[in-house]
Parts: sequence; C-alpha cells; structure tokens
Amino acid sequence: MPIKDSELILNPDGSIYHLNLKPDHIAHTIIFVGDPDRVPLITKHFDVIEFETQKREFKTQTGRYKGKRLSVISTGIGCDNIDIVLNELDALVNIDLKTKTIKQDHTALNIIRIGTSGTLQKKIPVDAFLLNTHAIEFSGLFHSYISNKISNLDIEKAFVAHTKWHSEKANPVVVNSSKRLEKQFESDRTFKGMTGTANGFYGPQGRFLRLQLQDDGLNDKMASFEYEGLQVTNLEMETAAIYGLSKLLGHHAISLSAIIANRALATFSKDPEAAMEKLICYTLEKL
Ligand SMILES: O=P(O)(O)O[C@H]1O[C@H](CO)[C@@H](O)[C@H]1O
Ligand SMILES: O=c1cc[nH]c(=O)[nH]1
Repeated sequence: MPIKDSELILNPDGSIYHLNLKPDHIAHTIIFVGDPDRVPLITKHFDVIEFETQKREFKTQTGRYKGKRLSVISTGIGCDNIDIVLNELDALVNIDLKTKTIKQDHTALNIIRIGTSGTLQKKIPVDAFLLNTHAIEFSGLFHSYISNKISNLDIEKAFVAHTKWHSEKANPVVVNSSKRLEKQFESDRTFKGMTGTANGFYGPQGRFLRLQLQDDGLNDKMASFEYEGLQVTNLEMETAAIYGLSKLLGHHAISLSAIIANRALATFSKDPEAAMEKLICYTLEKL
C-alpha cells in the first residue's frame, strides 16, 4: 500500500516537503547544525560544493571533504524541527518517492550534530568540547511514537526521583548515541556525559529573566544527578530527538557541542565563534 499523499508530502518538483531535497541531493554522512549560517562555516573546508538549497531554516549543502561525500544541513532550533528533518531524510533514503512505498533494503545514515551548549558542571570550562553518550528528552516528543525499546527506564526513574520531576511535565526519556560514532569522535579533548535536551532556551533551561520558574532548583538537581557514573553535563535543544529518532529509524547519530556557557559558574565564552570553528575542524579531522 502506498503512503498517502497527505502523509508523505512532495513538492511539485518531486522534492520532499520541508527540506526541498531529492534522494540524490544528500550524502549518507550528514552533519547537522542549528544555525543556517553555520552551514558555510563547515563547507568552506570542503574541496567542492556540488549542491545547495534552502527552505525556511533548513539549508543544505552537499559536497566533498578530502574526497568523502558529505552533506551539511541546518535544523533550526528545537526537537519539533528534528522530527521533520529526520523523518524527511529517512524518507529520502528508505522510501521510494515515486511509488511512495517502503524500500526492501534499508539505508542507514551517519548523523553528526555540531552544536553549541551550556554546561551544568563547574569542572567543564567554556570553550570545551563535549560529546554526549546519552541524552534525556524533556519535550515529550517520543510519547508520540512507540519508543519503549530505545529508552533507559532505570535511568529515567532515578532521574525523576532525584529531581522530584513535576508530574504535569512530560516523562523524560533517556536515549543513547551510536557507540561506533562515539568511538570515532571521542578523544582526550572531549568531555563526555548526558545532555538534557530542553524544549526551550529560557524557562526550560532554568533561565530567569522576568517569568517565575516552576522549579528554580532544577538545574542544581540535574547537576547533582548521577547514575552509575553518568552525569547530566549540559543543556541544549536537539540531541535527544536526534538520538531517539535515529535509533527508531535505524540510523547512527552522535552529538558534539562547543560549550559556550557555564551555567553553574554563570560564565559565557568570550569568543563563541572561535570555539565553534575549533569544534568544526576537530570534527572534520575525525571524519
Ligand atoms: O548552536 P545550535 O546548534 O543552534 O544549538 C543550541 O543553540 C540553540 C539555542 O541558542 C539551540 O538550538 C541549542 O541546541
Ligand atoms: O546555554 C545554552 C547554550 C547554547 N544552547 C543552549 O540551548 N543553551
């Protein structure tokens, strides 16, 4: 049975709805960034750019770096965008867009996020590199899918108990990175730990400007949480959705962050652009 036109939406030129891409426009190793302006900061290191397009916040450039075909895609901010990006990228490789039927042979993508993040741990300095082995999702995205196979119930239960998680918030879901990509991208330059993937930058990350927070001790409780040596190291807004949807769809994902804020020390990087450029060079070297 073909997938219905209202579910798998194509543009008049046959490209997929939001990303504006056709299957041959993308490489099978894809770098995700949040900011569309970060895409050329990565592809300026490429030997050649063979394709580019942009629709809304989703900018894609595909080319070659040291002979290897790579795509770089901006996802914008947040897990709702990751739901779009991962479902549409998966459709490009695992659904025949002409017949709208699922292909017999599955293609697994390698997805590497290069992002910015704030750490909760005093010991992690600004401008450090952080690799997330785990991510805890707070937005409730996974509750829309059958996702119990990818969650880590014991860590989730311990986290809910430790933080006294408010019962009206979505139950947090803990998901893992790709072990293979973790090995490829880790080094003595990378801190490691679990990111909290927040569904906002201000209140959901414990930032207080004018609005009262539901739990102004939450960041401290997250920072002091520990499960068999695993700590919540940082907060950002996409990684858990990338890890969880990649696992559900059969892709491999890793997330690397340049730490631009230390929330425990209330400090911010003096030169976030330089920190990002260093992380981009580090990631490309490891590819
Ligand atoms: O630097 P990027 O990739 O955008 O990532 C981080 O920065 C944004 C918030 O400023 C969020 O998207 C967060 O995850
Ligand atoms: O504190 C921070 C820094 C970057 N991105 C976030 O989401 N939070």
